Amino acid sequence: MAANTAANVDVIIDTGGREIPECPHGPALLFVKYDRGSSSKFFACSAFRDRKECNFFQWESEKPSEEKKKIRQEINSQQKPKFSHEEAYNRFLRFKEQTSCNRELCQTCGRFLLPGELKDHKGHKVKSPITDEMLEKPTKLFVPLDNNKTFAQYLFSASAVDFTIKTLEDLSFTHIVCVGAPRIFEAIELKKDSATKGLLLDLDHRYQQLYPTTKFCRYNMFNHHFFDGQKSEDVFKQFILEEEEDGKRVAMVMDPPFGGMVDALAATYNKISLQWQTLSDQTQDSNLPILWFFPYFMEKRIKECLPTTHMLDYKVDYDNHMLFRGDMKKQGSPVRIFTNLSPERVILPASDGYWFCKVCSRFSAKENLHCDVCDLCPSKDGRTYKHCFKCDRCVKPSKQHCKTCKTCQQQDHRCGQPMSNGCHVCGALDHKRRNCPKQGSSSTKRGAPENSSPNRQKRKRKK
Ligand SMILES: C[S@@+](CC[C@H](N)C(=O)[O-])C[C@H]1O[C@@H](n2cnc3c(N)ncnc32)[C@H](O)[C@@H]1O
Ligand SMILES: [Zn+2]
Ligand SMILES: [Zn+2]
Ligand SMILES: [Zn+2]
Ligand SMILES: [Zn+2]
Ligand SMILES: [Zn+2]
Ligand SMILES: [Zn+2]
Repeated sequence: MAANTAANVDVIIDTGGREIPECPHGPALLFVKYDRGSSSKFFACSAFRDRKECNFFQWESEKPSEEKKKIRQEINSQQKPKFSHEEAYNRFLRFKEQTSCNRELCQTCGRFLLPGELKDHKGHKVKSPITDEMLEKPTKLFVPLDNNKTFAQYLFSASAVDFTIKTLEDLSFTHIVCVGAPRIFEAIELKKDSATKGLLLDLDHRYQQLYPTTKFCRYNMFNHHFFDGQKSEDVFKQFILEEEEDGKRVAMVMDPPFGGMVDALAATYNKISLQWQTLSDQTQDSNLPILWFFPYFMEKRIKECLPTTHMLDYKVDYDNHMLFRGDMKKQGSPVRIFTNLSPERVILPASDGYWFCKVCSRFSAKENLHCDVCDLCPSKDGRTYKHCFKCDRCVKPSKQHCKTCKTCQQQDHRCGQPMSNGCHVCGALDHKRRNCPKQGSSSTKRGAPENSSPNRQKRKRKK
């Protein structure tokens, strides 16, 4: 069951101090599932969406016996990668001693092979020779796990990498925490003349081979879990610690798989930001600068969780992205950058048509024309919106004002149809479950209603 991505499932962040069971991927998340007016709560794996990969499940009310707990602990320790980080890295150092013609990478296992190991990989896809240059770009060398729901490895195009690196450099950041962003980390590593440093946090253990423990931590971004425990946490803390006199400036870049787990990701960011604040003696209201890559249609959810973020107009291009098909492609990538940096400071490339809107004090996309009535550049999805004087706002060009519904609607809509299937808790049509007055101690703690038309739900496909 892909519990954590279904439309009728929420994550409960505030677990009220109860004991959190652990699966091999760290502390489980508490979920609530709504079904025809009733709800049930359960713990499940935070990282793996496919039960075949992690089948951990426990009802919230369940009290597992000591025996069951023991069995679980055994399962947890059995599921570790075959090699520890140190072992994997030491093997890699030996691997590098071979000439490129003698180097073999099993792409099926994602493992660099040492002499004599090839025989154990019969029928696997093995790549050879492996040059030093190839080893500098592991995101090109490894097969991207892009048909895997958990990893959802969609890699930035060269232009998206260049833009991100340039932005971070222009804003004088020197230390970049790359969460699920191996290509950004790789680009930083490749810039040997630059003072910028990176730390990669990612679930993919293949990187343990190439990067030492000081540069890569195997990490779960949905529960802020370091697989190597305190050792990794210390590396991380050292990395984010800013000291006034040494000119170090930290920022975080995060490109998660995009299921519906915004709450969990925001909770992780808040933990990291708080750690940075405390360790670096920042003032209480300062937040760690972040660039969070996510689809534009999640804007409301992100802003509910992190109210100080802005969505930039920059369309983030990927090399291997599912959503770049058909109609979506015409409008460019649906992925944007959410940031707590002041938008006017993030210069979007004029060569791609971005322009500076003086009124909005930020860069807008070519097609995003400023509306004097709304007093903003309204487009979100890459199309030019038009102003509807009856609705008193700008709307998507595909919509038309419907006299019956008294709002702008898609041409093929059925008049009078509710915008959604109603609230999962009480069934009312005028609000979503997040705003249900009957929700009590709700799973999420925010205000504005979620704008989830059926179409919108359909679009919430996974990355
Ligand atoms: C959408 S891809 C982003 C890659 C990025 N665009 C790049 O080119 O560097 C998601 C990344 O997050 C990693 N990932 C997936 N689930 C994760 C988790 N629970 N915790 C940490 N990293 C995860 C994947 O291995 C992958 O590198
Ligand atoms: Zn798990
Ligand atoms: Zn193999
Ligand atoms: Zn504007
Ligand atoms: Zn308008
Ligand atoms: Zn209208
Ligand atoms: Zn109508």
